Amino acid sequence: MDKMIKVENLTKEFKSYSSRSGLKGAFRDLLTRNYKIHQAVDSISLDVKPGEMIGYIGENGAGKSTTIKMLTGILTPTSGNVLINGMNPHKEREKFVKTIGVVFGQRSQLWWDIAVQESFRLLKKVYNVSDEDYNSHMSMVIEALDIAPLLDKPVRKLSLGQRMRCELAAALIHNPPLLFLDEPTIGLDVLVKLKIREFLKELNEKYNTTIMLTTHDLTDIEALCERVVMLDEGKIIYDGALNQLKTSWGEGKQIKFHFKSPKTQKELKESTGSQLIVWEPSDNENSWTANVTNDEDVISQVIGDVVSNHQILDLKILETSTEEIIRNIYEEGVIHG
Ligand SMILES: Nc1ncnc2c1ncn2[C@@H]1O[C@H](COP(=O)(O)OP(=O)(O)OP(=O)(O)O)[C@@H](O)[C@H]1O
Repeated sequence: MDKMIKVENLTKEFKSYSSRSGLKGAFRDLLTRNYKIHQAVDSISLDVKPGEMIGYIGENGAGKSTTIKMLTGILTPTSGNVLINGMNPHKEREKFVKTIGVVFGQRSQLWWDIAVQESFRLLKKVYNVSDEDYNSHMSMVIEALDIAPLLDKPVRKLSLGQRMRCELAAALIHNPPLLFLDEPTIGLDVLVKLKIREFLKELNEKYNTTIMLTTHDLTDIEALCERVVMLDEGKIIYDGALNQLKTSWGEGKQIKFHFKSPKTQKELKESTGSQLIVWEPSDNENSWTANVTNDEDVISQVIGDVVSNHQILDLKILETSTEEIIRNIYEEGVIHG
């Protein structure tokens, strides 16, 4: 199988009703088709090879979870095709669920009141995993995630970091070749994050597990994913190497100006003219940062424009971090090639 995930023109529309009040109102809206169509995912196409680890990113509401839900068979697409390891999630259900592991960082798949190992035992039965397969695979998972001391505790007594490590182990009970992770490190401290990252790296490198990771933590993406797919208002606006994204958009510079007097964003924008510059306040209204590309000509032009229009006390030129680059893309909603 040369594609672990194959998606063609996938679309999900949700109806948003005009919310007349009460049950009667809602019923009338339904009958009179008084709703607007919202395209949460808008005709996306995507190929993921076995063993790839991709970061699926985008602003809140961009459509990431909706995509993951369609790829995992939780939601039915409005239109388009999904093949996971060659299977349609809705048609070959039983074989399909054994191919994927899923972790939703904001939802638990473990039973709240029973011991973690009881949850594991139930999932082992659901997936029909033999003792031999379970023992050989899960001993590595339990050790790598350091959860042996947690197995006899009920989930409700675990901290978030402890629970997330158990959730990840639970998603792997049937040793799936494909793992979907939707914000798996949300709210976790840095040590737990690092442990989970190390584990995912090992899983990917040693076992060739394909991983699709959705997160707002770009340090996770930088540490784990060479490829990123970026979604904006339901559409893919970038699919490629993270490094390429950084250089083509603006693994650029930040010019931090310290002015003699307070400035507004509007007057700075007017004095520099270029639409490609994102101006943002730094420490106070006398300090502003211009985010620009690596292009020497653009940098000298911006400095020239600023110095001839304003009195400055000093300036510093800094490298732009990935976080800033991606935030700028989110803010502008475009990719400059
Ligand atoms: N069940 C639903 N009914 C109606 N609209 C929905 C439903 N689920 C999601 N949406 C809408 O679809 C859009 C995409 O939501 P989605 O949860 O996929 O975004 P996201 O990128 O995962 O966001 P976040 O980063 O906040 O989790 C949003 O505008 C959301 O309001």
